[in-house]
Amino acid sequence: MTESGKPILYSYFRSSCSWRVRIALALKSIDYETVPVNLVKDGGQQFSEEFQALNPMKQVPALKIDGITIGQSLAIIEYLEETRPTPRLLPLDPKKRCLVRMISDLIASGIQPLQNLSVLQQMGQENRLTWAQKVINSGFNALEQVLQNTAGKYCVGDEVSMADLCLVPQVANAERYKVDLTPYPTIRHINKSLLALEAFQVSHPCRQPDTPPELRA
Ligand SMILES: O=C(O)/C=C\C(=O)CC(=O)CC(=O)O
Repeated sequence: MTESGKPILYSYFRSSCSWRVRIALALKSIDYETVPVNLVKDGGQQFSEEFQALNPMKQVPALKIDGITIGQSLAIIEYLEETRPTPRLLPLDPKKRCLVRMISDLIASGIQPLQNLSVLQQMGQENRLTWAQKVINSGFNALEQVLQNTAGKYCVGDEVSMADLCLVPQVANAERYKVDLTPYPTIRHINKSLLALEAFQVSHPCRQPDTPPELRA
């Protein structure tokens, strides 16, 4: 926490995992301070000794709150949910709750880590885009099928949930890597509805303290 008692979010504007947490903080109206960690500058500020002490995984996001420092976006979101339950991001019904976690894991474990910067950096420059498209398409094929059964207005029914916090940043990554979204009408529709919400807009990569001027909107 800062001296004023605000939580501190270690974040990078374009990190999809940081964006998930920024949406949760916005939805729950939690005031916080951002400490930007630039994942490319100086060879990656996440590798500094100072940051490693905060998050040994050398990844963003990390959140300092209530006297602890937490890494892993879904663990952070679940902590916020348990300590600041309004508005709810996990449905009360165990079956719906399980579907929310399933979709969140599908994205957070089954797609995003495969197209993470650290993975793409292992590929030759000429293979990066093809690889990112391949893993996102493979995941989105499954996700589209899942959502056809679970979605209402949003991923699971008509209430915004943790699954939606994972969906929107992953669609932004898909767009960044020029994935053709035509085969995924349900994903596109839900994404559009969510982007109309204030919490998804204020947390957007184009509006962060560390967003470079040319990417601001
Ligand atoms: O290229 C950069 O500017 C550096 C890192 C990112 O954007 C974040 C990722 O690639 C991971 C992700 O959000 O999936």
